Amino acid sequence: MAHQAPNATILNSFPDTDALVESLAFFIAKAQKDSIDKKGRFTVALSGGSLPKMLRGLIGNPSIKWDKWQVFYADERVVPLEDPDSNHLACTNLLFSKVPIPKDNIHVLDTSLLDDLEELSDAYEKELIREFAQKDAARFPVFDLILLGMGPDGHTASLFPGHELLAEEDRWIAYLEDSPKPPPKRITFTYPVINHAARVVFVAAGKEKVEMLKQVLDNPEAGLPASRVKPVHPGQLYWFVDDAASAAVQYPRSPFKL
Ligand SMILES: O=C1O[C@H](COP(=O)(O)O)[C@@H](O)[C@H](O)[C@H]1O
Repeated sequence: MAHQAPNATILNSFPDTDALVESLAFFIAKAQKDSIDKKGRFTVALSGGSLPKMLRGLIGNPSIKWDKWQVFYADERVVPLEDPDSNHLACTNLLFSKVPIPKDNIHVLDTSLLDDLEELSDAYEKELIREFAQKDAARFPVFDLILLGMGPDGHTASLFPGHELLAEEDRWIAYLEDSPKPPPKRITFTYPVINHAARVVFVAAGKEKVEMLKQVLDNPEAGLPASRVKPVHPGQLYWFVDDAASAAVQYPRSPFKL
């Protein structure tokens, strides 16, 4: 059967970060409701960097059913969970410590394996298999939502420009020891996992992102890591950005209604 063309990317741009945060929380709450209505749970993957603080609109939101969330990390730095570089620590400080999510619903690295990246990434892949096998039976897991950031070099998750992991087609979780951004050791979702999600949302704010956002949206042929995120049909790709980040972008904005 022929593959269907990917859905067109939806670009939502907001006048400021507060408006972005509010609309993002509304969007996530709706995605959560649709997923729980269909399957009784919500599978979501988070990133580190600037993303966790953009999730503050979820704190105190009565429509969020935290006990139905199953949270994974789209990438994680290979450091102890309490290390300042840990994406889990950032998400805990900025979100999880402020909401009633059961600890067991947050899937973290097995920190007994930090010295063996092969085993560590295999173990995280098995954690995904336990969550997704049978339920969303497919060659790759189908997350309800993957939330990504975009670095100043166009990287996303821990997929960096020119890195051999951009070509990974089989593994769900890969590892690298040569990340150009510290810390060097990381694990990351691969493109097949990201691109099989039902919804992938990039979040980017601030004028520091303006040049790279233009490159990624207006010149996707350049093949920067963020431009390679293309969910397979019926998955949908969204960008939630502020006007400072999208100031130079030609790609058409979509109206977003709360
Ligand atoms: O190193 C990382 O960087 C990216 C982008 O970070 P940002 O601060 O520019 O938003 C992040 O999405 C990823 O999770 C993280 O490990």
